[in-house]
Amino acid sequence: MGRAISKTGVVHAAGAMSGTSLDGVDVAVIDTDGHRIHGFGRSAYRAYSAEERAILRAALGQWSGPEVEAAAQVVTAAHQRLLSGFSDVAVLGFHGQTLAHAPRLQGTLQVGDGAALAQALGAPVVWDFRSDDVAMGGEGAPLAPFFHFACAKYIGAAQPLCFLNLGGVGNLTYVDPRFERPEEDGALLAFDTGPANAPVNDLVQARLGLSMDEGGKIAKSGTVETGALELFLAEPYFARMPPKSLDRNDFAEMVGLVRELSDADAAATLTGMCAAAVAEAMQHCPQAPTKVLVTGGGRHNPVLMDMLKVSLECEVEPVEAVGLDGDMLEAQAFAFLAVRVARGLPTSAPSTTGVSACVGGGTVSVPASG
Ligand SMILES: Nc1ncnc2c1ncn2[C@@H]1O[C@H](COP(=O)(O)OP(=O)(O)OP(=O)(O)O)[C@@H](O)[C@H]1O
Ligand SMILES: CC(=O)N[C@H]1[C@@H]2OC[C@@H](O2)[C@@H](O)[C@@H]1O[C@H](C)C(=O)O
Repeated sequence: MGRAISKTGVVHAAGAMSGTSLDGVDVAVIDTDGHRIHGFGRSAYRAYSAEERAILRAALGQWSGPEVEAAAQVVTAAHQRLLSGFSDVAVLGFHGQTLAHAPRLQGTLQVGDGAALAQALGAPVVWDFRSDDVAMGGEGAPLAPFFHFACAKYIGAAQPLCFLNLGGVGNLTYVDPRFERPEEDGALLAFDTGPANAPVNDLVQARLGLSMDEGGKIAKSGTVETGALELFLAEPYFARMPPKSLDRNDFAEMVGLVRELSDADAAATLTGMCAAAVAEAMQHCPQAPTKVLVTGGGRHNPVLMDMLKVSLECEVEPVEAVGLDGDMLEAQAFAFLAVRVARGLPTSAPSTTGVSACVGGGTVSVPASG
């Protein structure tokens, strides 16, 4: 049965995110009018099987062809299964899986078929969030910042603070909650900090067959090799002014810088690179933030969190310290953004993606009646 999306009032919305670490799909519900968060609802997670993950990995960095088609099918099917438990919501935000991201060259590619999901689930689906931003000269990423602004209001923040997402790639949002709306000049500054967990994951996968350095156990007994760290920080990306964004594998060659090191020293050095990139990023904040709230899988790594605490000149804590859920923040973000798109509100601004003017990217697919 076809369903229109109401244009006013608070609605239940679900968001689905399949991140760059290729671990699985997160779904989370929020109540929102597209401006403020009125509450958080249930959430769910579905891990990709080893076979599914291999299909996604094989398509990384590609823009078209059979590998991309196969990955798209895996993503659509995985989301259909998980989202079938959420089709009672007013709208579903479907990010899809980023396979390639080069906004100034080929563009940005998130695979998965939102129109097919809308039809299969009988619910409106908002998807393809990044293309319009890129078409208007933006980076197309990060897009969570407008949601981070709403989070800052939700937790009652009164002074500037930062949200730091440490997934495969890292991204930082500086929020000044003294502004009323996220699109106001000065309310937000956002950009990708550098590689976060992806290089460590790639290292331990290649050397030890592990998917991650769980709890930072390998890095903990190692030492950061300062020569490799200096070479890393000499990368031109760090001197570039924000907004700026990265593809997952833009720093894949970093694993080469630690080739000669022991497992422990290599893991420690790659973990140190993630923290050093964040410290560089903080230099761009217009004002010193009161705190950095960390979200994404990297906050589960105590070695990384300790490095951040040492190198940043402010309080560093996981988002749980203010009552948010760091495993679901990105899924919640795409639920929130879906409501904004459905209501014609912007989802990015010159200060968050470098787009030429505020834009509400996204395609709305409503299932055909019948
Ligand atoms: N207990 C843990 N110990 C160490 N690292 C962890 C732990 N849990 C998660 N991680 C790291 O966090 C990663 C997953 O983070 P997250 O789910 O935020 O990434 P993502 O959403 O896929 O990526 P992105 O935000 O770049 O799209 C894992 O691949 C791993 O490297
Ligand atoms: C192109 C793309 O998918 N980028 C992701 C990736 O993962 C983290 C970082 O790089 C961020 O820019 C973005 O994701 C988050 C959800 C965002 O858009 O805010």
